[in-house]
Amino acid sequence: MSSASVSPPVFVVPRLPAMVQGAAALAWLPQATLLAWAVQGMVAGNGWRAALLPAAVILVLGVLRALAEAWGARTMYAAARSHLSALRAGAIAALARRSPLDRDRARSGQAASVLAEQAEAVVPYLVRFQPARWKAVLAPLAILAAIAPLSWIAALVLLVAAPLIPVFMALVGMGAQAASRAHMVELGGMNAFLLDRLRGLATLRALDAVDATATRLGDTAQSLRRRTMAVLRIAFLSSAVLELFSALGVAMVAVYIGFSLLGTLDVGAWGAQLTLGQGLFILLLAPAFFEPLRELAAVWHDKAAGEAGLAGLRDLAADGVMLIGDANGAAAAVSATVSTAVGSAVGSAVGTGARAGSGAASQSARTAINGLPARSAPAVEVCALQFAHAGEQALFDGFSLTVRPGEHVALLGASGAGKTTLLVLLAGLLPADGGAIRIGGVDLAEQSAATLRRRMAWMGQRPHVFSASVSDNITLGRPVDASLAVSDALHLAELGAVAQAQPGVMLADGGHGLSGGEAVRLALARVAVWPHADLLLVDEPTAHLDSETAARVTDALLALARGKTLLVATHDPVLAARLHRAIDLSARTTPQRSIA
Ligand SMILES: Nc1ncnc2c1ncn2[C@@H]1O[C@H](COP(=O)(O)OP(=O)(O)OP(=O)(O)O)[C@@H](O)[C@H]1O
Repeated sequence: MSSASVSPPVFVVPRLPAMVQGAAALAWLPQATLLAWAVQGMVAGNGWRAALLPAAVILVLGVLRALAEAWGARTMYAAARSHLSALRAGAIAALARRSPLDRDRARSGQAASVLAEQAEAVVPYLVRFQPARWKAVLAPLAILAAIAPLSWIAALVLLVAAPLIPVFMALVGMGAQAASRAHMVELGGMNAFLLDRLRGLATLRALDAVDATATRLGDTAQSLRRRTMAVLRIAFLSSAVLELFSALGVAMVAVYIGFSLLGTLDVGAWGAQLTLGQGLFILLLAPAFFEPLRELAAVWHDKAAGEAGLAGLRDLAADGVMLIGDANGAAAAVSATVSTAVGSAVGSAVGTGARAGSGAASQSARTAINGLPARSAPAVEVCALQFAHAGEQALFDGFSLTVRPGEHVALLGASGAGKTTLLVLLAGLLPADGGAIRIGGVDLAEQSAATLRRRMAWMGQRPHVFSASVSDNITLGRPVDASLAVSDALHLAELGAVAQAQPGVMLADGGHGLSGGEAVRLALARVAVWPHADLLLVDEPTAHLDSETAARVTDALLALARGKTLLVATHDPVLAARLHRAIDLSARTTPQRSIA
């Protein structure tokens, strides 16, 4: 039931800008011709005035060359940026489509490292590599063609030196790409490790494991250092090879021209004697012959890093265990408080940045919600459900359940009985292996899941609190009617009198500043602020709370669930007793108790 994978967009190189940049390199040919001609003229006694016109043309050509290169670079940059944005959007959409229970999805720190940092290496690669390749093909050929009629020896020296450079670059490049990829994987791994350990710092400190973790971090940093040095070594090696061959090539041409002009050597010029102008012309062109190859070598490292960045983005965009239905619908509609990749994707909408751009999206979402016909709370029917986590025994094997519209049901059972998994399956956050789930008479399937999620609200076991204001933490960037709805929701969740939970108060990463009970009530406020949801899926809302706080959370939950269908996974007998019915999943049987 996983959604079809979307193939990543292909970068279409804007040919004209790449070719213009390549052709701009050829401007040096007429410039060198004019320069040599002017010097020859001055030596022949024509005076400095004869050099004025060539100097003016050289200047104009220089300006034209600079303009052409600037235009080409700007156009390539814009194309590369928009391509990277499309790749990033694809990778983020794929991450948002992954089930929160998919154990193989990228770790948060690693995903952040690839998306924010490693992906940036793609732009220099796309911007510089193609034009450099054009230049490396066009310019040396044109220069050879210009030099050969004057001196076949000079042309031969350049011709022999040139191919050695690409051969060595290719040899070095093979190692460079592998080293770059290994470096980026290590970097992503270290980011993931660091983020994870920072999140768990309190636990590490409480169990006196900070030193051990610091040692491990130190080892990881050393390993990253070694990989960085390996990449740098390869980069330096490739430039050294290139500089050596280009210096040798230019030096040999210079020695030949020098001896020819002195008259010591009179071979290699097709039986003629080289003039000063011709010698100077060849000398000016010799370094330009190697320049595009040097530029190509410089971007060779960009290529290795860029391709490694592209591979990282491709890995993120790869398929795994997917949510049922459309990703956008899922991300927009589930009023989730899960502390998972889905939570992070929803959470990325938290904060001022998202609010600034949310106008049009808010409007369309509001229209979609308002467009829904008024209806009563949905019934939930589960028929012959089959499900097993990957590589594990079947958790549900022909399980059936019917919840009436507006009914409040407690899901009980020992730890590991499958309460959370059942809620996850009902929300379509994980595809079932068999059987059917119907919500309000509609089959939960690829086509219907996004619409069905619009009427669901989910409250997970560990609601994630983002580093943002209380208000942003409640609205999560969804199109709710601002402060009135937020303060109503706070009131309903019994947070109205808590000083730390006022709309404008900033909350720290992970919810520091709120007590455990307050964080749970904040999660309830997230559900409350989205009144369109009439099926509430709630996972252990009173776990770890004292009896008084648990009673307040239960009151708030029941107030919120009035007239709505409610399924609560819980170990709390007091909460379960206040609902219409309780189902023990350990027994996997039909309703155990009815108090309606
Ligand atoms: N992402 C996952 N991948 C593989 N197995 C999982 C995954 N999540 C849960 N499980 C396994 O599925 C079984 C049911 O887990 P579930 O979280 O649904 O139980 P639960 O009844 O909600 O437990 P608790 O009361 O402790 O929250 C457990 O054995 C658990 O180890």
